[in-house]
Amino acid sequence: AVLPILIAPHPVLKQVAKPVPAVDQRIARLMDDMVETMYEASGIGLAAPQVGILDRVIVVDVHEKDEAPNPIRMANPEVVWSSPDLAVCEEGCLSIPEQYAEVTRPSAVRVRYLDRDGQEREIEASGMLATCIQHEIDHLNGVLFVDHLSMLKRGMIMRRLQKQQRQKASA
Ligand SMILES: O=C(O)C[C@@H](Cc1ccccc1)C(=O)SCC(=O)c1ccccc1
Ligand SMILES: [Zn+2]
Repeated sequence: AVLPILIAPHPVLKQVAKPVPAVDQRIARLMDDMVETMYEASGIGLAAPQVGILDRVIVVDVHEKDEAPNPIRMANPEVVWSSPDLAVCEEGCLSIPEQYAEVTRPSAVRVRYLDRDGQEREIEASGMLATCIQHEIDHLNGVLFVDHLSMLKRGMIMRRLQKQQRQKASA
């Protein structure tokens, strides 16, 4: 099912999500609903707190337009290594719609997680996949991409978002 995505500012988006004890039927179903919700919202990632669920679950899919969809479902993802060199990437967020800003993050990461079958996996990611996974894990810790920006830029973006949401509400 497509789930409603919370829009910032929202208290749930600032909370720390809890590890899942096991990938049971409920978590597998949540993963599938999050993949469906991500595609419907034309996103490349989604974290459970964005749909109001404080479990440590994320989904990502950074496939190119001409490639087949390739969703990765992760429970309890953790970065076990991140590269010393950094990369700057323009980021957006489905909870901060139509606002974009450059964020600097390690250019590559190794991530350990439980997959949809509850198997422990470890992958190394670089490029957009590394950026996206770090952005999603931030969500599990109550951190939004604007929290990496200066107070000035964060304020500008959040004021623009509030204005845009007011206009939508009155439209
Ligand atoms: O809010 C989210 O987690 C989804 C977010 C993931 C993300 C986008 C860009 C960099 C890091 C993480 C989005 O999918 S925003 C919408 C989008 O598809 C997009 C926005 C900017 C660049 C690339 C894609
Ligand atoms: Zn986001």
